[in-house]
Formats: sequence, structure tokens, C-alpha cells
Amino acid sequence: MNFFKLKRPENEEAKEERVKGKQSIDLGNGSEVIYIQRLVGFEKSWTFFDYLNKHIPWIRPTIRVCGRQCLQVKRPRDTCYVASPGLPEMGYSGYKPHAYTWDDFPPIKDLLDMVHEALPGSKFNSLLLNRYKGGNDYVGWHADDEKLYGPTPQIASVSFGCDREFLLKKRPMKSSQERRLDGEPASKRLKKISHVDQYSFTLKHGSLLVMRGYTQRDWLHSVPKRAKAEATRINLTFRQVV
Ligand SMILES: O=C(O)CCC(=O)C(=O)O
Ligand SMILES: [Fe+2]
Repeated sequence: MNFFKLKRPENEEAKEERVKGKQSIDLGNGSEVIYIQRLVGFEKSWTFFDYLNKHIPWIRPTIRVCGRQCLQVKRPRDTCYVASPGLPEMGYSGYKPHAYTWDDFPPIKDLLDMVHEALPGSKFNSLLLNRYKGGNDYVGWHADDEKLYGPTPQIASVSFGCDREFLLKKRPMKSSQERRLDGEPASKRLKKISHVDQYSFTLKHGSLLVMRGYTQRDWLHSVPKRAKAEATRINLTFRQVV
């Protein structure tokens, strides 16, 4: 492992090459996604992948899922949580992960610097890591709309390893919102309804996907099972607890 490689200053040409393929997608009504195909160069991305795969204390906890009855089920991927000191505890489905510190994994601090540089003004203070060991590992439809991230969270997601598909779909409208639209002229109503309501991205090795604005309020996202994805993918989602 050669981490001083990560510290080598980058020239302007290399930086331009790195942020090549920046796309910004306006989802409408104040929601936006940005996709940078190459935040981290190819070789450096493998160095990160190997480090994370080996050194992160991955766990696959069981969580409580309640339908007609409550069941203990294994999460369909490995995870780990990192947070700055003093943040409120994070929990989901009755599971509270241990919060590691940034100092536990120094290379992640380098990655955080790169993300901050790509997103001027951002100040992430927590991180959820996911490891998908093959195409059967997945994350189902959800939104990261926990109150602790505030009403318009920016979430920056870096991927390493196997390409996987990332889907976004518009949340079903609440009946109160529908009633509001009912009161509007037909032309305006049509414009809102005809807006594209599903997007698919292939998240590449070394890429950065950012969700911002009202994306967590109005949209759901998922990384579905894929029979053909045999290799491991590691994903890091940087967040700001406010
Ligand atoms: O793996 C991904 O790209 C998404 C992960 C995710 O949505 C999450 O951790 O909340
Ligand atoms: Fe998510």
C-alpha cells in the first residue's frame, strides 16, 4: 500500500482530467443530482478500495423489520459508520452503529478533502460506508431524510470497485399535494406531472454522485440486486449532521 501517493500534489491538467464528465441533473422543484465520473483517478481508486476492503471493521448487523410481525433480518450489505466527535447518536431500525473517528482511518481523511474540494462550501461530519460483496447485496428504496441531516441535506457518495446501478424515483405524491395541484390550471398541472420521474446512473470506480436540495424529501433511491455483478463494490456516503 502506498499512501504517500495520495498526497502528491496534482497539476492543473490532472485535476481537469479528474473532474471530467461532470453532469448536473435538475430533478425539478429544487432537487438536484451531480455526477462526476472520475473524482479519484483509476489507480488511486484501487488503492482506496484495497485499504477500505481490508481495514474497515465491516459488520453485517441484523435489524428489526416490522410488517404483520417483527423479524430479525440480516442487512443485505456490510456497513460501518464514522463521525466527528460530539454528534448525536445515529440509529435506524433499532440498530445503533458504533461511531468510529476519522483518525481511525487516515486515508478516508484524504478522500474527505477531495470531496470538500469538489464541492466548495461543503462541510461533511459523518460517513456511512457500504460494502456490496456481489450482485445479491443491495440497498432497497429509501431516502436519507432523517431529521438530523436538516431539510435539504447534501449527500456525497463515492464509489470504488464493481460498477453498480443507482436508481432514483419520485416519491408518490401525498394526497394533500395532489389537492394543491387540483386547484391549478390544467396546463400547469400537466407540466408538473409530465416531469421525468425515474433516473438511472451507473456508479463507476472513482465516481462521485451528489444529491442535494429536496432530493431526500421528494425522491427515493436504491442500488438494486444485479445477478451479473459478481465483484465487490465499496461506497462511502458523506453527510452533514446539523
Ligand atoms: O451504495 C450506494 O450508492 C447508496 C448507499 C445509500 O443509499 C446509503 O447508504 O444510504
Ligand atoms: Fe441512501
